[in-house]
Amino acid sequence: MRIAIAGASGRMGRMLIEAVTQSTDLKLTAALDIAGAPMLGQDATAFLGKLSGVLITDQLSALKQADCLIDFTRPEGSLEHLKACVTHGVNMVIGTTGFDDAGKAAISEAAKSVGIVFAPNMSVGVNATLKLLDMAARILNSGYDVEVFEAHHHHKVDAPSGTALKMGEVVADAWGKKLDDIAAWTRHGHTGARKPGEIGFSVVRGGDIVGDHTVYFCGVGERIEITHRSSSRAGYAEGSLRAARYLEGKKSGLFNMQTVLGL
Ligand SMILES: NC(=O)C1=CN([C@@H]2O[C@H](COP(=O)(O)OP(=O)(O)OC[C@H]3O[C@@H](n4cnc5c(N)ncnc54)[C@H](OP(=O)(O)O)[C@@H]3O)[C@@H](O)[C@H]2O)C=CC1
Ligand SMILES: O=C(O)C1=N[C@H](C(=O)O)C[C@H](O)C1
Repeated sequence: MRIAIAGASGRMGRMLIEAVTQSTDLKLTAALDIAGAPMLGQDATAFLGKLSGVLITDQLSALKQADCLIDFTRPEGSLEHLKACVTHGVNMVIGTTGFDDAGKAAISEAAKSVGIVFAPNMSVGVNATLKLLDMAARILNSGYDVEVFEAHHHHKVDAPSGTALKMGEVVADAWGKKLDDIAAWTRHGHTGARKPGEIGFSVVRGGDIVGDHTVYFCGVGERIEITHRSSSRAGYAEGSLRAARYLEGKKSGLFNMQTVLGL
């Protein structure tokens, strides 16, 4: 399968290029980056000490060379790439986080014309954790205060992380609620006592933390903590390649990683 990578010089872009290069069934055929990016015109695998013949470009027409685009950029970039994928009939794996409702609606609409896997976290471990959370939330559905904690590197621009939001949604769904109705996004000053049934969020940004997530179920006299920690971005890249393979031959449809992994 012919693969294009967007955000080719980003943290995930490079990890994905390395993973595609190491695979035997996928071929890197296009590498995109934003206009003005310093790496434009460079060979996409030069950072690995070898040449692929694929030059990093800001020309979205390069997508004609691909069957699937894997995109870890920013919402505005992913939405521009989405339009180009629809134009050229290219499937898409979207790992970017931080979309607003209009962005999510645009992805759903595009999935009528191309196949899309859209997930805030591509790692097998995180997706298994989401299943565990669903089970825990159904059992601990009263008398437990739920708090979602996440920590990431100092470059991260969106908060809470897409994964933390998904974790909150899984718990809210299990309780038959909408996350927006019960989330406590920030606390500062004289907040008053915690409201029963709310889901609190807290965020750390620092150094090179790849990605930690913990959901606390705090009862009286006990608490349960469900934690996932990433120590490398390799799991996100491997999951993305599984998603791209899942889309092979699909003409349309919106899928998540739970579906890709058969969870
Ligand atoms: N779903 C998952 O499993 C994971 C999701 N993510 C998400 O992926 C995204 C990228 O993360 P990360 O790789 O760390 O970020 P980086 O900032 O390292 O990389 C982003 C890349 O996208 C480029 N870019 C930025 N804006 C645009 C735009 N408007 N159009 C096209 N390209 C653009 C950047 O170029 P330049 O640097 O020149 O601005 C850079 O090459 C984030 O939203 C993050 O939350 C991250 C890890 C796992
Ligand atoms: O920006 C990151 O780095 C990550 N972003 C994703 C998110 O927002 O959940 C996934 C992972 O936690 C790393």
